[in-house]
Amino acid sequence: MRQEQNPEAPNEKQESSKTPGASLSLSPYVSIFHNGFQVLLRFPAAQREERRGKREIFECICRPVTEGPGVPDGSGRRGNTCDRKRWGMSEKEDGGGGASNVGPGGTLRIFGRLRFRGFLFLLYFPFICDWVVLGPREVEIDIGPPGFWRYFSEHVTDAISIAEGRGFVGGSVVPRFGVEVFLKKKEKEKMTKQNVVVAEAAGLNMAITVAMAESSLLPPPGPTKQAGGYIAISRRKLLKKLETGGGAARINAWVESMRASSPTHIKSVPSLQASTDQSSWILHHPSALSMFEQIMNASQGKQIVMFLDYDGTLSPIVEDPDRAFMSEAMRKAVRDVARYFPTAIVSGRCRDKVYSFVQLAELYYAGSHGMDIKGPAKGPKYKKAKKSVLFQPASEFLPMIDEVYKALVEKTKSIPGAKVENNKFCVSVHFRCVDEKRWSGLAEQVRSVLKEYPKLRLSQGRKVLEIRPTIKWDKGKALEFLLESLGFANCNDVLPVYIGDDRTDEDAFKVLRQRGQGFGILVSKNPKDTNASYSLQEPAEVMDFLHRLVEWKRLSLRGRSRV
Ligand SMILES: O=P(O)(O)OC[C@H]1O[C@H](O[C@H]2O[C@H](CO)[C@@H](O)[C@H](O)[C@H]2O)[C@H](O)[C@@H](O)[C@@H]1O
Repeated sequence: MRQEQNPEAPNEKQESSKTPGASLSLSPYVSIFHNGFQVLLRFPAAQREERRGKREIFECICRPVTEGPGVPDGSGRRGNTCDRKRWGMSEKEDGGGGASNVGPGGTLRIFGRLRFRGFLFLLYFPFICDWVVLGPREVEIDIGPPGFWRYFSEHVTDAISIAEGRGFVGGSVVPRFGVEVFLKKKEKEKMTKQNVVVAEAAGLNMAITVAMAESSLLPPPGPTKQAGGYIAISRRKLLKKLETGGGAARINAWVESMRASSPTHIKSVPSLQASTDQSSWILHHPSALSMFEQIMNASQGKQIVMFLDYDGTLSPIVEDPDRAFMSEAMRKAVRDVARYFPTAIVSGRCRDKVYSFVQLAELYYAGSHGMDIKGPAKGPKYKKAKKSVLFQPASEFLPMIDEVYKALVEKTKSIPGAKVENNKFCVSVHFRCVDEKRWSGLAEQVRSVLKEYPKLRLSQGRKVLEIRPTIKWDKGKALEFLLESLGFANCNDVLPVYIGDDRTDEDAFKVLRQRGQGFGILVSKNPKDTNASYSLQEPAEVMDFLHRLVEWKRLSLRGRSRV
């Protein structure tokens, strides 16, 4: 076993084997042992592999301790130091206890809120493997001040990962809890074949501290380095090829890129690697539901403005684009949100079409990827908002788009399942119902039409190629335009929240990062290269988020009226 032994720390292996307790095999990758004061995770699969000389094993020791909390605040302020004696670390090794020195051999303490129902002595670390929540009763923990994930990813580049924050209960009810992470040694292995960097930890010690503590909330994740490379094939590279390559290379790039974004291909990645990718992704883009309170705290004194993409965000992805209906429950959720916050739908669809799906006159609509913006038919109720808004920066392209639409219909009619959708200022060519073997043929037809129109460009969505004018206008620009129309052009007292699932939503996420204002929330079950700060898995979670937003607003208004 290659785990680094700490001379002053208790010998976890001996302790665990001596003490009567409970042991549980959670998956081929992890077994858990606890004796009431100590939890030991073991990785039998890794052990087997080590025996075969393939891999170094790691073990994770988690123990409730009672010493006082230390809270990293991301500003370099020193938190309390860890119990170095217990872990046999020098001050140098634990980085002085301050958050700024966290790294291998350092310590990080995180505090969060503990919520749980029932009584359970187990632990859930989704980052280590893909086992699910345990036990007869539900246990849930939110950890991490808002800046933690950003902080962690920037400073602890050598960590394998850390729990997203569910499921540790030390046996008694504590309203706060903390996590100490000791990073001792770590190895990286490059999977050059697929452009994937897989992190493998050798000797990761993790102490879970259960302690009464006041939480210290860090600033919410703002602009950070983009964390990339979570999916099996580097999308960025493919897109580059897509823009620069010609002929067959370009076609292949389109098709490859479309395949790379297909969940079926992500599933085919071996599960340990997939779960590492997944956990790394969750680390960088925690759930907007579990971080809800931190997001709301960041909105104190600010006007939240909601931006919602349509397909894949408010409605589930379906085969027939004309039948992508939104549920009545979702409509109600959006209507409620719009009661309290200015709300815009930002879609690649033609504005009229998306309006016919959403049917809420009180919203702002930005159709055709933001190239067709209109204010609420009912008239804006926000004081600073412009009276009427109508903006169509690509009007001169209308005849050209019409022409291209007709040409594409003609060219693709022989390909079963292909569908061309006229989105007024742009055109979508759908691949979803086309046999994958024919994707190259369809992409070739698109290219043959597009080459006659140098003023048009191509972007890619979920099994769709989108043709649009080369003007510098996208969902990000639309977001900025709408903020301005609402009277928030150069304000600090606004918090835009953009929820979207698609590549074209990245333009909006990027704008938020650049402005250092608000949050992007990506709707996705799978790791993706994204500029969003948070994630939600699917439209159902989007609806939960909208419900919580409304509930939070109602409660805060009620609280204010009582005062
Ligand atoms: O910006 P959005 O509102 O997300 O629009 C992007 C595209 O959405 C639609 O296509 C997608 O949803 C369809 C229905 O679920 C699905 O069949 C298709 O595969 C997806 O790509 C819409 O039909 C496109 O025109 C939009 O560009």
